[in-house]
Amino acid sequence: MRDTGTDDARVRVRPNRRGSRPRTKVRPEHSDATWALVLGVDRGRYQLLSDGGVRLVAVKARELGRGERSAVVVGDRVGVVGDVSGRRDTLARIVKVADRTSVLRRSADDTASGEAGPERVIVANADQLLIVTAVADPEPRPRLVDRCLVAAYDAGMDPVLCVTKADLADPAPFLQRYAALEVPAMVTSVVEGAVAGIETVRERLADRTSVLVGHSGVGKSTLVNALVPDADRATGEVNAVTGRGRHTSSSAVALALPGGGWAIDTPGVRSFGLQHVGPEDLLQAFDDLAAVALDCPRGCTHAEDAPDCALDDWVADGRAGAAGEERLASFRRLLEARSLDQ
Ligand SMILES: Nc1nc2c(ncn2[C@@H]2O[C@H](COP(=O)(O)OP(=O)(O)OP(=O)(O)O)[C@@H](O)[C@H]2O)c(=O)[nH]1
Ligand SMILES: [Zn+2]
Repeated sequence: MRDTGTDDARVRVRPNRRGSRPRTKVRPEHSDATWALVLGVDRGRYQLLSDGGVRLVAVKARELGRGERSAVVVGDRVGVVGDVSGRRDTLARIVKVADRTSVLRRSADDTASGEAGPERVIVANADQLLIVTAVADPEPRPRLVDRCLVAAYDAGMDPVLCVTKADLADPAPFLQRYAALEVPAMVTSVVEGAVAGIETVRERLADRTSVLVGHSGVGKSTLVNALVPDADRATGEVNAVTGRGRHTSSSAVALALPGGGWAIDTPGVRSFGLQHVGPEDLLQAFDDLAAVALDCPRGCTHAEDAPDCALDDWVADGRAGAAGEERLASFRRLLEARSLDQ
């Protein structure tokens, strides 16, 4: 087991600017609403866990509106009224959505058409993004990892790398790519049927709300099953409610971790469209760079070809220290990753 990257001083709990806009419409008639967490969403049916520990199925009240802006997503805290007994074949009604502390989003520029579309919120209120990638079989896709990092930083979530299949190859060269960004990393492998390194993953996820992303075959299910012993049953319950398979339309599902906290699996999320992320959105995730960039010309893109970018002076005159050059280069690589293909 190894943990590259510092995971101490960089804990950033930033309110997300766009995510924190007030959404709750105070309606006196709903002051008796029951609060619940959204665990899954499938075609207009919301699987909820009430604060009283009851599993509910609900629909969204018409008064909340339609379209992306009023979307209710996994991780949202909602107020429900109506039948909140949780009994079979009952439906509660979602009448309000609490302010969000974070929003993990993608713009729909990763659809088959390749055209830009509206931003879509994938998960609300998560504080950590676990980017799962295999060291081999399938080969790591650094560009995709970079794009996941950008999505995490944009959301104000702490990214963590989880490199699986370390029994197949040395993860060090891949992890080196993220050292200057100080992304914490964990390494797992399957040895004699057990997941070595799972304890470290478990500790990192404890008492937090973490979204797991990774492309097909990297071993994400293997991790989820090791972390949540009844994961299949839990998702099976969702299926029983919706009558649909887990991979068909559900893009995220929240699973309770036995030791506390939530793991949000994202079987339907393979990529992030990032058209909505501007240079400043990314910059704000790096306190040191953001402080330096205050001296940039107005509208500076901070890219390699940006004239008079203060970040270049910061490296050139030695203020950035020994690792500064690589840190700036890594930051700029992420800037570029926003507009690259997957
Ligand atoms: N050698 C090795 N194989 C692993 C490891 N983790 C998972 N695998 C294998 O890799 C394959 C894919 O693992 P899954 O957990 O199903 O991967 P996934 O990311 O959930 O893939 P999808 O279900 O397609 O989304 C399976 O055959 C696993 O047994 C590992 O650490 N080492
Ligand atoms: Zn600049």
